[in-house]
Amino acid sequence: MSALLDVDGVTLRYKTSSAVITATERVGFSVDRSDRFVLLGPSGCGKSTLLKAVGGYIKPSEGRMRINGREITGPGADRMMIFQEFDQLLPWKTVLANVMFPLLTARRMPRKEAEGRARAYIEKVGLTRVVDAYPHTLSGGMKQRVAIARGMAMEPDILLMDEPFAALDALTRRTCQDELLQLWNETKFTVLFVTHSIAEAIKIGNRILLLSPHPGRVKAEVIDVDKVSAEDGSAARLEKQIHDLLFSEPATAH
Ligand SMILES: Nc1ncnc2c1ncn2[C@@H]1O[C@H](COP(=O)(O)OP(=O)(O)OP(=O)(O)O)[C@@H](O)[C@H]1O
Repeated sequence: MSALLDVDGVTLRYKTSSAVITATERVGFSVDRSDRFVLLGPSGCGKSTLLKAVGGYIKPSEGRMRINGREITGPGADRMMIFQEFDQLLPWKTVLANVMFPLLTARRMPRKEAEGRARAYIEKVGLTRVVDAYPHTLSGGMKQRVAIARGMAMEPDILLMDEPFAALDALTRRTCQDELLQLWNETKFTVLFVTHSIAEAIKIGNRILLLSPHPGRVKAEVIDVDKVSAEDGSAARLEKQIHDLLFSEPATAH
């Protein structure tokens, strides 16, 4: 079976008026259906840039990216992005209208069907009681849940999550991570998740790609993360191993 997402030898550059900045260099990985695939690396290693490229917003200078065997040439409803910022919702629309919006515009779904689907996903993230509220009345964690419901309601092939919980307090962050895993258990969606937290990568991912500091290159891939557990201390051991891999030379495969 071929991979859902295939990233092959991808170099991403930004051209500013004074310089060319290489964000990632010849990065390759592939994501299978139902993977919780994490891109992990220090600040500035190009994780967000990679995610935006998969989203179709940045074109590679070299290499290629394919989803379902098709070359990625621009954004599409098969890939939905969820960002860190709390202001990604439309402030003049209610929770329900925010979740319905891309269903009506990108999917061109009839209003009644869009509303039914939006309500179902709002319920999945536990926000039915605020369905008619406006974003400014919600907490940061609730806004992120709405953004997740909106992304999931589109039923994309892959959810692209860029540090979605990084701006939350520690307790809310943990709750949101648990809820995301709970949702995954229910629907087995595919997610490409960016973080610079090793603990979060281990908690969320079943596979983790380690990227070197700027410019980002693949250091190693950690597989079978699901087998580690907090109880027997294997999660703590893996955390230490990943830390050593990320911050030591030379790169070794795990
Ligand atoms: N719009 C831009 N123009 C020029 N350079 C950029 C732009 N966006 C990012 N960069 C540079 O590209 C490199 C990778 O940035 P990117 O945001 O992808 O890293 P990151 O790993 O996601 O970092 P963080 O965890 O801090 O968000 C950095 O050196 C950054 O300064």
